[in-house]
Amino acid sequence: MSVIQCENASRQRTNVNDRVVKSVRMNMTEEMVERFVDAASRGDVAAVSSLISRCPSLLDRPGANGWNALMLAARNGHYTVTETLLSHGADRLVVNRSSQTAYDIAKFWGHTHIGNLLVGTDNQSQHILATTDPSQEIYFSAEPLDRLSERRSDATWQQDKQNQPDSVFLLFSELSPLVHSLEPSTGSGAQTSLSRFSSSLVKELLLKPGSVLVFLGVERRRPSSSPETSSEPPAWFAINSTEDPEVLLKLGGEKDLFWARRPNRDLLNFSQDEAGILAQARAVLAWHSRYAFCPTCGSSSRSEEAGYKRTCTNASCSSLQGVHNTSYPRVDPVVIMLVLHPDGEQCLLGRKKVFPTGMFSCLAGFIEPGESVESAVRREVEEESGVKVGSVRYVACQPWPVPSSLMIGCLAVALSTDIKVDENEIEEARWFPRQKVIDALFRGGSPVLLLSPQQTIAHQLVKHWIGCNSNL
Ligand SMILES: NC(=O)c1ccc[n+]([C@@H]2O[C@H](COP(=O)([O-])OP(=O)(O)OC[C@H]3O[C@@H](n4cnc5c(N)ncnc54)[C@H](O)[C@@H]3O)[C@@H](O)[C@H]2O)c1
Ligand SMILES: [Mg+2]
Ligand SMILES: [Mg+2]
Ligand SMILES: [Mg+2]
Ligand SMILES: [Zn+2]
Repeated sequence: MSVIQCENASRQRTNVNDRVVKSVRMNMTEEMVERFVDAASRGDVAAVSSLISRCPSLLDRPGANGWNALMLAARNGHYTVTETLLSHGADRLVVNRSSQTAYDIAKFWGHTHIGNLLVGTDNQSQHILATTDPSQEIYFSAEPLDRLSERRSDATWQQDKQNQPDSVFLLFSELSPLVHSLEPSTGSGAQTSLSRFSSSLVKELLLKPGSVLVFLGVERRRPSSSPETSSEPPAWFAINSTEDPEVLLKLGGEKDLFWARRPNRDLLNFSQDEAGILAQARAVLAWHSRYAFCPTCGSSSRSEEAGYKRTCTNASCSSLQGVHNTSYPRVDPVVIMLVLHPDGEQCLLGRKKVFPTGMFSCLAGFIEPGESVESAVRREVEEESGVKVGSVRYVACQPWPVPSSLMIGCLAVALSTDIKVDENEIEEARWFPRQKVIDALFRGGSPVLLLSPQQTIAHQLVKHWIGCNSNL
């Protein structure tokens, strides 16, 4: 045998040895993972603890069937094992091959106490896992004021409220609200607050011809037996003014006020209650600013019913006969939908050219006359992505005051999966697997997938889908 043949033979032997060692090691690791997940599945806390202390990397490793220790402990209702795994930092957000988190599994098998443990106390997972009713936290949808619509045509009552010292007036210029910054210590998560003015400060402003006043409602007070709350609760109004915005800023005296001018960003920084008031005020004021003239005859129109009606000033106009929707504030219904892949484990998200890099969101579109919500969902999805949709289920809605849409949020199930985007509306649409969406929602996003802010119903629909039980 030549030297070269010898060297080759010895190299081959070494390679064979390496492979054998590697394979033995792999079998040992796999065996250890199987022992570990089996211990979790049987509820053997002692074995689970001892294996983790010997080999911490076992913690999130899935066994041969794709389920890790946390999922198996959750499946079989082993509270102490779940607790032990979490105390070692087990990852609650990983999914098995059927896209279920340990929480999904605990919930499905009715182990509520384990589900609660998996939800934890940190805000992040509270949001993610425990959300089954998204309407509870939809931004712009709080109703802290009682609108008292029956008082809108009572001119004496309206005038009386406008003069009362405890009435609250909000100021808008070109539909942007006057606001001030909040200290982070307020703890509400809000960064800005609507600036509130008293009747004495706005008295002169109300007399200016360009001012529009809208009655928003009265504060909802909890019933109380104390005598000081027996008087009527404070009334709220919104004013849009055409005066110089710099001059208006001075109305607040020394306070550090500013105009929240960028609708898609600045309007998302309020508390839930103020966002609800803002949605009402801005949408009604936007309608006044666009309907100064009668849509029927083109004559000028005037505000009535405390800002909830515009009436034509031309006595012979047909809009004065009967009821016409041109006289009332408009709301434009928009469908917004998270389309689910027929496999139930991916969802369809699209991006418009104007979105920041990496951002994808739910598809959306205006409902057309004579169309049902379901038909609009099917039409818009097919127009924008080429995907055909079957069943549609309503989830929640969001008033969107830019200028005055009502976003009707739905989950929809796809019948086809090939994507062909309408490039006029959408730059790209893609199917995203559940794990990628979970990562984007709860691990802060990635360059591949950033979701729209949590104040949008698009974000809430995605979160709702993740929070729903997957089909076991
Ligand atoms: N809150 C959220 O999560 C969220 C997410 C996505 C979109 N939106 C809002 O939904 C709205 C509609 O979505 P879209 O732009 O994809 O709709 P879309 O797909 O129907 O396309 C918009 C186009 O529809 C036409 N259109 C028909 N009726 C209209 C009307 N009443 N007002 C304005 N344009 C009308 C216009 O040509 C417009 O360019 C947007 O204005 C956006 O602000 C909100
Ligand atoms: Mg469209
Ligand atoms: Mg659209
Ligand atoms: Mg459309
Ligand atoms: Zn008219």
